[in-house]
Amino acid sequence: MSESNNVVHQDANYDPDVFDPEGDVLTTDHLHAFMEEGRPMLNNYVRHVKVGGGQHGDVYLCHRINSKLPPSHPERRLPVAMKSVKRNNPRAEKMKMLQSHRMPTSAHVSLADKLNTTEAKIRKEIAIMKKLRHPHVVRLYEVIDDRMKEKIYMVMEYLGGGEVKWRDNHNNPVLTISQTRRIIRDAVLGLEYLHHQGIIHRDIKPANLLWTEDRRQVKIGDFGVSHFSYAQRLAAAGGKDDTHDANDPILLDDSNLSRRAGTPSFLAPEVIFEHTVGVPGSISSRNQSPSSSQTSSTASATIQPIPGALKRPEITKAIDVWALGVTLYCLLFGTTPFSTEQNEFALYDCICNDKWKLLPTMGYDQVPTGAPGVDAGTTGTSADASKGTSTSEDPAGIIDLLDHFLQKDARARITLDEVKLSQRYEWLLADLNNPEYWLRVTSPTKEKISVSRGEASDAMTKVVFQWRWGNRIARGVSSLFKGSARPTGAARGAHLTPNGTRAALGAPADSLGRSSRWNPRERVNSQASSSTAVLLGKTKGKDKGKAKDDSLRSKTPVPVQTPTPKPSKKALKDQEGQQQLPQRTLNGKASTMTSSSRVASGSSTATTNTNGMRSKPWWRELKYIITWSPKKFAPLPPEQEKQRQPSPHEKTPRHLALPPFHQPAHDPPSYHHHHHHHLPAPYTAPVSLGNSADATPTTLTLAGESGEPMLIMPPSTRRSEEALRMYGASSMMNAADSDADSSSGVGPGANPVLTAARRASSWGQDGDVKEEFELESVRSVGAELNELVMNVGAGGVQPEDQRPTAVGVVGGGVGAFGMLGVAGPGPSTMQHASSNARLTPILKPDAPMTDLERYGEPVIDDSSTIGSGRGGRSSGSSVEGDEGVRWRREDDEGTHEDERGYRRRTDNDDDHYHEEFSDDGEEDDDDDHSSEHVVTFSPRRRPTAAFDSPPGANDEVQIPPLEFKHQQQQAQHA
Ligand SMILES: Nc1ncnc2c1ncn2[C@@H]1O[C@H](COP(=O)(O)OP(=O)(O)OP(=O)(O)O)[C@@H](O)[C@H]1O
Repeated sequence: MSESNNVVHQDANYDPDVFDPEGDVLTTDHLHAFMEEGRPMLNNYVRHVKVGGGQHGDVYLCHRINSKLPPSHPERRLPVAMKSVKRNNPRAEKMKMLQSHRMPTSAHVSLADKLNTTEAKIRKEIAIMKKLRHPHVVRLYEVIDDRMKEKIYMVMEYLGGGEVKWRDNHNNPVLTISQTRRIIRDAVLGLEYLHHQGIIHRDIKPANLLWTEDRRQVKIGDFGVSHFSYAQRLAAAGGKDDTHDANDPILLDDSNLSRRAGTPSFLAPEVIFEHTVGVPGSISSRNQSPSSSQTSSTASATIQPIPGALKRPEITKAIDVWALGVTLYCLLFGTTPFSTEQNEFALYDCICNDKWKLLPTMGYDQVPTGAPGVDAGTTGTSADASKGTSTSEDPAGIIDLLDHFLQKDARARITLDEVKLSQRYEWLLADLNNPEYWLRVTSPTKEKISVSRGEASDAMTKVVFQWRWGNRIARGVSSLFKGSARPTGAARGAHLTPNGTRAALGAPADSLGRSSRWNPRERVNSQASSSTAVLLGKTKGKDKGKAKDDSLRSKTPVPVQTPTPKPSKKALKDQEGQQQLPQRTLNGKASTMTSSSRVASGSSTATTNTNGMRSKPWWRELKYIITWSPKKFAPLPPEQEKQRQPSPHEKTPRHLALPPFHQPAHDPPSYHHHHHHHLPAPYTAPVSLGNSADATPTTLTLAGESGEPMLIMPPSTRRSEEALRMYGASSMMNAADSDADSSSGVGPGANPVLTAARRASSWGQDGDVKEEFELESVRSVGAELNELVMNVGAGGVQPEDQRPTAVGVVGGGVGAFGMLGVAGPGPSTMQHASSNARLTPILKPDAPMTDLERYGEPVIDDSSTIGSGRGGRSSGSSVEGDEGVRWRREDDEGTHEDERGYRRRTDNDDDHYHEEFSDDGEEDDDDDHSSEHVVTFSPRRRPTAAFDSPPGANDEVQIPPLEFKHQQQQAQHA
């Protein structure tokens, strides 16, 4: 095991960023397949274990061998995923032949028809993936397309963490809310990029979100049914045609957009529009028997829609947003929002007509949602959660966001811009150290870079009022809302419960028939009274009548010891931003840069901006109160000082100036990989504050919940800035970015470029290096830190009895310093380490578990892909396995030969299957992939020593240089 760990470690040491080749996707037109040391080798790729199988091909973990590097070089072998797809699927051909007998044949075969062949589909997938390069989108490196071979190979970035698993076999969620947030945030970024490229993914679902090996990031994969729209691309690029897409017939074929593709549970209502009650000619069974509308779904197959009776809504990128909403629901609740025991048609009925169900608790952390019928205070964990000890999540905010994702009318649905930029949905960014900065660097367009959250709210306001379909309903809703607060708590839950009132394809209505879409006017009102704040969903059910701020505070361990003014992280960051963005206000709140608010920047902290949106006062943002013993604060530059609005809470105005953006006055301790810093106890640290190098170091003391000392981190933020400096001059991710930097204010005239992974890590600017650093620091002050803490991350959850109790990492940095909370054990401590804990796959057991123990019975659900025959589904069929794959496992150690002639070995050490070839390098695939695939478990993608070496061999396989290999082969052939 230790031996294998070494090798694993070697592999794990590969910095994924290292393999981030510049330039276009490589296309290779020759394929050499041979065996090397008992392993198949395809060109310069050694093939290892199979990590997935789809309808059209299998995905293997491979190592790309760079034979120019010495065997010991860490970059010599880089993990990649290789998907092999048969050019022509004999089964599909047979089907086509059959069809051609039935259908009138034409000399002209439509492009759509051609695209129906497997090869055409893979070509489209390739054409789409070739365009993509983003940290949250699976990257295509190379296409091996040898006309003489029967397969096409796609070499992709390897995502070793596997698919996002979201439920156990009892349909309980397995991800915490904070993990969910990160997953969704990554997906939002990836999706935003796709849409900006003109691509509709069409199959967003948890199974198509893949974890990186360390489970720090999630990337969107599987573009098998994706669609490229040149029009959308043009629109996103502001009318500029900066690509040659116009020449690519594969990409430009629009005909298959009208085809239903995706995964049933994740289909947007507009895709299955004909199931909507009220649509003339609707095939919804409820049309036929309105009395039993909640349940019945029979006879639907016989009813045909009347073509053209009511125009089918346009299929747009909003279908991906819907699917992401369904995904969010899945992660939160462990089940799909619309479900039925019955057939697919019944499911479509639900999607089109039912309100999504609010369940009593959400997340693995079981945060009460305030749904009716649940006494949130009585269940154990729920009670804990609601005490605010284990989580500071704001359920109302999440529910509100979800509700806007799941708007049945695509035009009323929230947009990704709104999701990212609206202050209303701060939940999504809640754990980021510097949301403003994050927004800036993750924006895919120049235009968006200069858009502030305030401006986006304006845009959102417009969107709401431009909603024409059902305008009357909207007006009615507005008038209903006027002067009345929305139900809170349980009542709110009731609002979210399915009920008899439905507007056909309109905004979901609550029990009073009121739309759940919000009216910006109410937002204005919200400042006036706390009860109106409830209307905005800002208040948790538990804290009815209290404003969000209060409820938030009640959930966070804030020992308010002193009202001594101190700068919030936002204040700090704003000032930091001030170095680059002189137009920003300096009032210590999240800056809102609408043109009007800039003019009216006299508004003070914790008041409202011109959108009528309430800004959180900076001091409410802090999770811990800091007690300062400042010796000296460097003054702000005079012009900034003039602009600066003193906080109403400031008795004696004090200023804190940060070192200039690019020249930290205080040389931070190295925060390069794997450097650990041990801070001297007791809990104080000199921190240099001020904008000049000679600023006097200030001693900070942090206080914990009950006055216990908190640990201060040495300056550890600014990592992205650091990265920007390091990577600033390299190429841009896309053309739109290339001239973006000057306005974004990032970098001293340098392009704000990071390597793909660094550029837009949704973990914020302190993404990947700080964690160990922090955890080590905890050790240094003697806090108990066990494996569990290290292991709890975005990727999973701990067994209940093993949850760490000792340490909580406060996911914050306060300007120039991060901080770490160390609280004593007991009920008030955090249940799980926050996002900054080191993220490793947590399903790694100490003792081997059986698959049944670990995963339970294979989950049967309807999450397999339809369209293009993927996932082995056909319309109306009964559900199949999660991926269209059934599990099979031999328990005994030993070698088995399967029906495809593979020898398989099971190993007690891990639950991986070992696949070897019994003959030559090419696998002898059955063309029918849907029949049965051998298991691939989620954590099995982790390469292990056993995979890395052929059976019997212990150590590293020495791969001779490729050229040499080819010579050998040629010699043999001769
Ligand atoms: N880059 C990758 N890294 C690691 N695993 C991957 C990668 N790409 C795909 N996989 C795994 O292989 C499985 C099949 O891949 P993919 O979804 O691309 O194939 P498909 O033929 O489109 O499958 P489906 O029928 O499920 O749509 C995925 O579910 C995933 O678990």
